[in-house]
Amino acid sequence: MERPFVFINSAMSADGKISTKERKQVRISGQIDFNRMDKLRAGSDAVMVGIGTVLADDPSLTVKSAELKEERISSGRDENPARIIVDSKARTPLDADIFKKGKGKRIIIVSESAPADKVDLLKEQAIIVVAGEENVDLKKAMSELKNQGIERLMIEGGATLNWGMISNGLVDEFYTFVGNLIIGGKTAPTFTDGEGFTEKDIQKLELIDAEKMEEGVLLKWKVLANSEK
Ligand SMILES: NC(=O)C1=CN([C@@H]2O[C@H](COP(=O)(O)OP(=O)(O)OC[C@H]3O[C@@H](n4cnc5c(N)ncnc54)[C@H](OP(=O)(O)O)[C@@H]3O)[C@@H](O)[C@H]2O)C=CC1
Ligand SMILES: Nc1nc(O)c(N)c(N[C@@H]2O[C@H](COP(=O)(O)O)[C@@H](O)[C@H]2O)n1
Repeated sequence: MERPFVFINSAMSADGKISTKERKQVRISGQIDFNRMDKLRAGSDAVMVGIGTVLADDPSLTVKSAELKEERISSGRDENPARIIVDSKARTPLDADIFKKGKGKRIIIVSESAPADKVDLLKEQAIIVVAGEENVDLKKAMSELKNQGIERLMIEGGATLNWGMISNGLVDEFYTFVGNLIIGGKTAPTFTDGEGFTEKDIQKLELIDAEKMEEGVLLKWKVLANSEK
């Protein structure tokens, strides 16, 4: 199957949580890491999140640096990468910040089970991709994004989407900023939630780089394919 190069970027606490039990956005990293994240966005064709993150954080997913936006425009690209939401039931609010802020393409990936009237309303603001029957079929979705010219895809969470992408073998690399805090809580989201692997299927990684940054550490991982394990 042909798909884009896919990487996840995330910030987690020292105990692996990406948010608190209230599931609201929490500041884990500092400005240096946010600037690094902005560069990753600017260098991507698209940035993708799950509907859970849209409902919890309402991110805009825009490129923040004027210089980086200018660079994109002068190389013939939109100011922002395409912004994509994985949303089986078309629950994306019509007034989400993704629609209100910044220029560029928006793509909502829904399943066949999404209510047609809500899909019609979303069509006024976004390109709709249908992949899967009940829930979004991420493999089909990746192939469709590749067909739409997306070569480099950045995933910005959350926990359930990260699991869906990794467990389906759809991630090449991921970068985690590990911050100097403990969040705790068995219901607080971790970097990958979902069902979890059994021992025989555990996903193996290769450490590409580890760099001390601000009060934490930035880890870069390659996700090993079956043939490399
Ligand atoms: N620190 C960080 O770097 C970040 C932290 N976060 C935090 O993460 C939390 C949100 O994570 P979470 O609640 O897990 O939500 P996600 O953003 O991971 O969205 C999950 C939802 O995506 C939809 N979905 C559709 N198809 C699939 C599929 N095949 N696989 C997986 N998901 C699918 C499902 O909803 P449906 O069935 O309706 O389609 C699912 O519930 C928030 O607390 C947020 O603050 C988020 C991003 C970054
Ligand atoms: N890199 C990083 N560090 C943190 O400390 C964070 N809390 C996050 N969260 C992510 O940033 C998104 C915000 O995007 P916008 O500024 O609205 O464009 C948010 O949704 C999380 O994905 N990231």
